[in-house]
Amino acid sequence: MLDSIATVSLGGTLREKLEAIAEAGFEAAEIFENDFVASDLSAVDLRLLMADLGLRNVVYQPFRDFEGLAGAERVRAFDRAQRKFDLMQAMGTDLLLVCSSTLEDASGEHGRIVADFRELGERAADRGLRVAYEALAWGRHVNDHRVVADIVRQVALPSVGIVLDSFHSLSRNIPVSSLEELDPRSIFLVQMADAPVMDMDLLQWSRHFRCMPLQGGLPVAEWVAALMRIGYQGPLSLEIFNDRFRTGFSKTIAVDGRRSLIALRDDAARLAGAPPILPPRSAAALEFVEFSAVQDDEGALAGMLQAIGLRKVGRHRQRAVELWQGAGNTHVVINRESQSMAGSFGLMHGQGICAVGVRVPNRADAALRGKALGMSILEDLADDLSRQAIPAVRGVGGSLVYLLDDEALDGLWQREFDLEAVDPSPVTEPILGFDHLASIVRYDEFLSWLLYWTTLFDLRACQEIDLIDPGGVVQSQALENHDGSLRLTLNGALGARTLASRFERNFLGSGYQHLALRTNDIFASAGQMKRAGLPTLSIGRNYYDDLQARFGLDDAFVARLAAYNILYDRDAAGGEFFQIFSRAIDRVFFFEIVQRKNSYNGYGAANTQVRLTAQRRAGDASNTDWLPG
Ligand SMILES: O=C(O)c1ccc(O)c(O)c1
Ligand SMILES: [Mg+2]
Repeated sequence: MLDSIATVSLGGTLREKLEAIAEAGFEAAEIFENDFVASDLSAVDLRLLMADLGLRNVVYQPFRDFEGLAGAERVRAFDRAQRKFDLMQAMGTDLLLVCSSTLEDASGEHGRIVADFRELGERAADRGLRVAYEALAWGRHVNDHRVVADIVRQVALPSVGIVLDSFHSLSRNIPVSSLEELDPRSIFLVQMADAPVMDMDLLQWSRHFRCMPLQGGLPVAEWVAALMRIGYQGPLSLEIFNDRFRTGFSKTIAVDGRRSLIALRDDAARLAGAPPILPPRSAAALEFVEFSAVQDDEGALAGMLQAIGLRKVGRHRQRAVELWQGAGNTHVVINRESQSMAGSFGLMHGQGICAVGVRVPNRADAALRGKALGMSILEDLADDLSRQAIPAVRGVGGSLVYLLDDEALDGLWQREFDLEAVDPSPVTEPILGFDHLASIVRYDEFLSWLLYWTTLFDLRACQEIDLIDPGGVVQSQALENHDGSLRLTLNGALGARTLASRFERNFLGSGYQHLALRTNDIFASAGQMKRAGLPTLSIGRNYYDDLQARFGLDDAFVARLAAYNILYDRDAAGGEFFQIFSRAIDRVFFFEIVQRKNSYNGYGAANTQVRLTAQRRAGDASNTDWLPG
């Protein structure tokens, strides 16, 4: 299958789009008519440019409202087609995509449509060209690829074929198995798009919400697997209409497109029982979190960890790096080494998480998969943490994701850190481990990071939700592995006044905004934080009154929650969730302490507006010293 992308999928001028497409490693592109019409490149310029960039022009598209016309209108439609044939020959493509008519007065009679395509096909063949018919999901009469296949079969010309578009078929729930009835030689082009599962008008859904395969919720891998089973070998071409992709950087979007196609072909090969292309997604668990604290003169971070219930357990043998630990193997590294990656990160962003370590079954395989997906892999970072080579993937905000397997982890802390020098007694505080890591990402990079995490690791993307901040709406999505040992949230806001946007400005870009640690006793944790003098985010009385009304809680319990500023949630199955938020260090980074009871698996979304409003009142992340708030 040839990796291709339609120019409509990217922002920029036609030249910029094609350059980004070539640089990302695509072999081919579809030329979308509006991009060509708006360009000042002639058809011959375009052919030379694409040849220069090593790109094949697989199709000129779309040719609209062609079939089912009569009289003068029909003659005009054929005239239009002749003009496009001239253009196609000059620009160097032999295929014209004809999408099904949306005209009110076009006939839907199959006999007439077959006759139209037979005539068009003959005219195309005379010039060595081909045409392919695509069913738009909102086509006036033809909106199903099975109907297109039927018509193409009846036309019975080698110059007339089918365009399949995963969006049009999957948005209308047409069974994937219907592909297995198709003759692969009749399929001239396969267009790929995913989309979030929504209940909305098909045209609006298609024109604004399509996304790259594996960024949405349609069964795109099953779709491609079916094509593999029937032996389709033609172009697999991304055709993504998405408002955000048009505003994003075309190079980033093109790289995402390639990543998505490679991962998709690999997933599909596995489903089809063909040899996989990549090592599998790694099962991953969060092993440690590393903070850059080069500017932490007052030790605010260490003080906070201490108050939460972690203990300093080791000092690095050579460097200004500390190891902190909670009960349940929670490792937190505080790095104050200025001549290091953490040092550079801290100069740029201030205090914050500069790296995370995840445990994977095989670090070489994980790195290989990342590399094949076009990720930036730092191969042998014998850096601050370890003298042993540990591969790392560059992640959000320039931070690193270390890939650690059992071999890399074996004796890592003992070897690199002096564990006796500090406090050898076991940590007994109620902190059990990491719960989740919350990242803030630029709004137009939201889907890029979603794709990054879900193509590298074995993570499930939960339903995307909207969070209400007093400064605007925040898009939020959780990614989690099967046992909850790696949980991440992505949050992105369009407006400038949300906590998320303020973080992004203060931090100079995307990054991790808070770390949630899990306790087995929220009241014990709350008591300890209070005794240690750690200020927590203050929650108003109205919240507790509402909580009591909603859940029918008893007075004493609610009073206890309120006394410690604990937020509470309960799910339909009786699972319970407790949350406490710290104030933010440097008004940027904060901690959350959570307790999950009875298999509660959410993130307290119902409490988020209350939390974000409290943070706004407290002035967290509104660092107005040097930037307008
Ligand atoms: O939205 C459209 O008009 C449109 C045009 C061409 C396509 O291939 C398509 O899938 C949609
Ligand atoms: Mg299409």
